[in-house]
Amino acid sequence: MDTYTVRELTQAEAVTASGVLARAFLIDSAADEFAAKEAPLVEHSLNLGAFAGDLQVGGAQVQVRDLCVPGGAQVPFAGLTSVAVASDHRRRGLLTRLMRAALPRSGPAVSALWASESAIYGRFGFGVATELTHYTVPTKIAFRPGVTADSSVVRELPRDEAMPVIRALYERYAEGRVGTLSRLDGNWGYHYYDTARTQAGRTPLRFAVHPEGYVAYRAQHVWTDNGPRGRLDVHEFIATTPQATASLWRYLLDVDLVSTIQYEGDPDDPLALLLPDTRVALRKRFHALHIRLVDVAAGLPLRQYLTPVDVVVEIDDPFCPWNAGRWHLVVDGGRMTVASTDAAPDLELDVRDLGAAYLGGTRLSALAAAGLVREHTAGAVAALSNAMLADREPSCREVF
Ligand SMILES: CC(=O)SCCNC(=O)CCNC(=O)[C@H](O)C(C)(C)COP(=O)(O)OP(=O)(O)OC[C@H]1O[C@@H](n2cnc3c(N)ncnc32)[C@H](O)[C@@H]1OP(=O)(O)O
Repeated sequence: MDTYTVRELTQAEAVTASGVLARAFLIDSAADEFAAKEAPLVEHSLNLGAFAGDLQVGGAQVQVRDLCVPGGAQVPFAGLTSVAVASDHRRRGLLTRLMRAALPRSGPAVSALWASESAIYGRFGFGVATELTHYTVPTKIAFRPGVTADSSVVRELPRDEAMPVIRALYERYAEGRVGTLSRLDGNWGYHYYDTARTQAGRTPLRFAVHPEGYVAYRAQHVWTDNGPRGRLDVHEFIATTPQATASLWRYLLDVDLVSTIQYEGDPDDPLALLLPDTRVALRKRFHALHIRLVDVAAGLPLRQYLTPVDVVVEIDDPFCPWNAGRWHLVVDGGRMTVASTDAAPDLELDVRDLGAAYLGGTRLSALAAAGLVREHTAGAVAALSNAMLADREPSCREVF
């Protein structure tokens, strides 16, 4: 039986650790690509390795970035990524040990991740806080009456010219949009990495830029006996005004030789609302950002709340036991104070469900309907659930 150690990697070790990651993700041939893509992020991250003797058999990275929360504050979070354990060392507790090292009480109060498999992270206190919607839209359709679009101002720019422009636009967009993440140079490089593997038979990324937004997309050339059936896959769509939204969609919907657009957008994305009938856009929802409150007492006050609240919650949290117990939550003027208490609880919940509700995307009332939040005082769930909502559905479209 192997004895394992988990420790922080040196930067040199972290850059070469990509082989473990590539193999665990079943894309052994992508190790060099992973190394190149991740190298700029290494110096800004906590890089962890799990070892059997001298052999690295697992790893994880924690990037500290900012997350936009309800009310618009940019809150530092521990972004957990690149989690991998070699298949011949799996299910021996290495992920659990990596998670302990990645989520110390002294770190950021909030952690976030994208899960490869949804069954993995609930046990560590992560809940699904945002979802994405996959849209499939036929091209050449008119917008509903009343929509103003001017696609004549949209310009296709080469990548080098587009990058500084789109970075400035993204920063403006991310300022108040709940669920968006701040991006360092390395995050931009990672998100816009463009190789034969990521192209998968499609064009390199193209950049269509409007003065108030942009779309990065790939085109797929498809020709059938009935003529052209090309496809556009949207990589990132960012618009800072309704005019930019409509104009950029008009531009994409009119590209010649294309019959379908695929887009992973917000659940309440304007796209479907621009169309004459929202059913024209086929929609499928799926999990996006998972959130964990590593420190409930520090994390809950970082966001704003919609309505006043005065409740005692009992929280279950075996993985971060400092959160477990009863907390008196009071919201006044949009701000929450959190104090430890012995008073009888008005409601009980698991910390993962508080994480799910943290950005206002998951309703505690819906979790209560499933029996996952338990109410002891009538009205307590609805009061906290309503207070935690956000103006729009939170959205994170950047897999990191
Ligand atoms: C944020 C991200 O980076 S997401 C990417 C995650 N990585 C991957 O999916 C790559 C492929 N998979 C792997 O590398 C590994 O299987 C990991 C990292 C998912 C799990 O690592 P392991 O060392 O096997 O996990 P560990 O032994 O600590 O398991 C802890 C618990 O999680 C459970 N678990 C682990 N992986 C899974 C899974 N894929 N599905 C369901 N349960 C799981 C274990 O059964 C165990 O449960 P228990 O506490 O009830 O006994």
